[in-house]
Order: sequence, then structure tokens, then C-alpha cells
Amino acid sequence: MSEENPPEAPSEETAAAPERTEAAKPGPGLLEIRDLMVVFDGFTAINGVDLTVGEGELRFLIGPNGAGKTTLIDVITGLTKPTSGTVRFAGASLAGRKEHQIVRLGIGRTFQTSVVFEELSVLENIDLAASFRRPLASLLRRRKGVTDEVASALETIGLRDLADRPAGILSHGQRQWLEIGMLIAQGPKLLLLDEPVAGMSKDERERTGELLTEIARDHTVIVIEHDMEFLRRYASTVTVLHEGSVLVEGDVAAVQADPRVQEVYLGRKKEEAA
Ligand SMILES: Nc1ncnc2c1ncn2[C@@H]1O[C@H](COP(=O)(O)OP(=O)(O)OP(=O)(O)O)[C@@H](O)[C@H]1O
Repeated sequence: MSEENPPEAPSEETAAAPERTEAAKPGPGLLEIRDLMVVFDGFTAINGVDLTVGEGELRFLIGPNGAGKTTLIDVITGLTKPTSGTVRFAGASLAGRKEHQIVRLGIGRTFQTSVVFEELSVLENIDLAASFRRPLASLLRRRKGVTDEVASALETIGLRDLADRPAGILSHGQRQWLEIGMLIAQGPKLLLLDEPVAGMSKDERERTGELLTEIARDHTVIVIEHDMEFLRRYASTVTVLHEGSVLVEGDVAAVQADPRVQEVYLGRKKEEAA
């Protein structure tokens, strides 16, 4: 992977524009992955993935267990180093960047395990997450009140009434929303969400779908999700991974109707379906 890009986050202007050499190509994505390979001790987890996600997209990533979804997210966020291939974000190569540098570039993710501090209030959790991007000097100064990004994140996730309650009292769904709020407060351009509706009630799923739709108005969002009903309701473009490669990509209806998807993802082999 090339190292021609500056080590620090690009400015707003350069972040919005594709890199010079690629500017001539039509419709470059905010995230561009090319010919990505990840090999773990001889096992190929990602096998030649090309993926382009445009600004403002709400993209769903699906695939059976072991398809490589989490590995792909791990590569984008710098947790896993690719064996070969390129990942570019807002025109900048992510090669060789550390996880915290990638967060500062504007990529945030949720994990399957919770990162919420139960004893801190909902507001304090968001404030703490937001402080990640603040300069140290401003952290050392005692701040009064709530910053705009924290207030806005709290409003977006709909937990304003619980702002001063400890996060430990939240329901499973509310906790997931808090984690999303903590991400938004960091001001990312791209959010990567790993199974955000897992374990949620029907009402919570619905609220999460609305929340993701709202967030996608001013962010790009990639969601790993298994729940087909949720996909049918909220997905526009779906990318299906299988055995480390992109099997199919398209709108939700086309993906669902694709016999290859039915075979590998839904587990409905043709003979069983007959
Ligand atoms: N650090 C690792 N070392 C070795 N193999 C790994 C490692 N991480 C992932 N794998 C393997 O790579 C493959 C892809 O795993 P990954 O977790 O990305 O799949 P997934 O699509 O997210 O699956 P799931 O839906 O079950 O979470 C799996 O076979 C997994 O066992």
C-alpha cells in the first residue's frame, strides 16, 4: 500500500475532495477499497474485495457467518492490517495509520461489546466520547455547560430526558443508542455499526431504523446486519459478502431475489426451496 498521503487528517477542503490522481474518475466514493486481501496464517479472510461507498449512503453489509464482514470493518478502522490492496477515505490512503489516527480522520465504529461507563450519566458518557477530539488544553480547563456537539448527539438519539441518569439503568436498546450518540459526538464522516439491532425489541428496532435514516442525512453509514426484515425496511444498497469476496451488490429487492444470495446467505439451496 502506498504512503504518499500526509500523516495528519486532511483539512475540510481536502477531505471533501478526491485525491488529485483519482479526481478524473467519475463519482469517487468517500470510502474506496480496492483489491483487498487479508490472510491470517494462511487462511484468506478477505479475498479481493472492491467496495465503494458514497457520501451520505446508508449501506448494509450482510453475509453468512465467517464471510469477512467484521474483518473488513477491522481493516477500515486500522485494527487489522491488510495483506494487500488499498483503502482510501476522503481521498487519503489509510495504509499505516493507527486506529486513533483513523478516528481523527473521521471514521467511527461501534463494537459488539459495550463501551459505555455504567456509573457515568448518559450525558457524561457522550461528553467523554466527544472529548476525544478536543485538544488537551481544553480538556484540562473545567468546562461549563454542554457543548453543541454533545447536545446535538443527545437530541438525535432521543435520550435527552435521561441525560442525567446513570447509563447503567438504560435498557438494551437505549444503551445501543447511547453508543451511537457517543460516536456522533466525535463528529465522524463515516460510521461503521456492527449489528446495531441485535437483541432489540420490535419497537427498539423501528426506532433504530429511524435513527439510522436520520443520521445518514449528514453522515455516511455502513451497517453490518443479519436481520432481513430490518434490511427490507431501511436498506437502500446492500453488499453481500461470501467467503471473503463481494458476492452481490445492489438494492435490497434485487439482492433478495438473487439466487446466489438465497443459496449462500439465506441458506435456501435450490433443491430445498423446490
Ligand atoms: N485474527 C484472526 N485470526 C485467524 N482467523 C481469523 C481472525 N479473525 C477472523 N478470522 C477468520 O476470518 C473469517 C472471517 O471472519 P469475520 O469475523 O470477519 O466474519 P463475519 O462475516 O464478521 O462473521 P460473523 O457474522 O460470524 O461475525 C472467519 O473464518 C474467521 O474465523
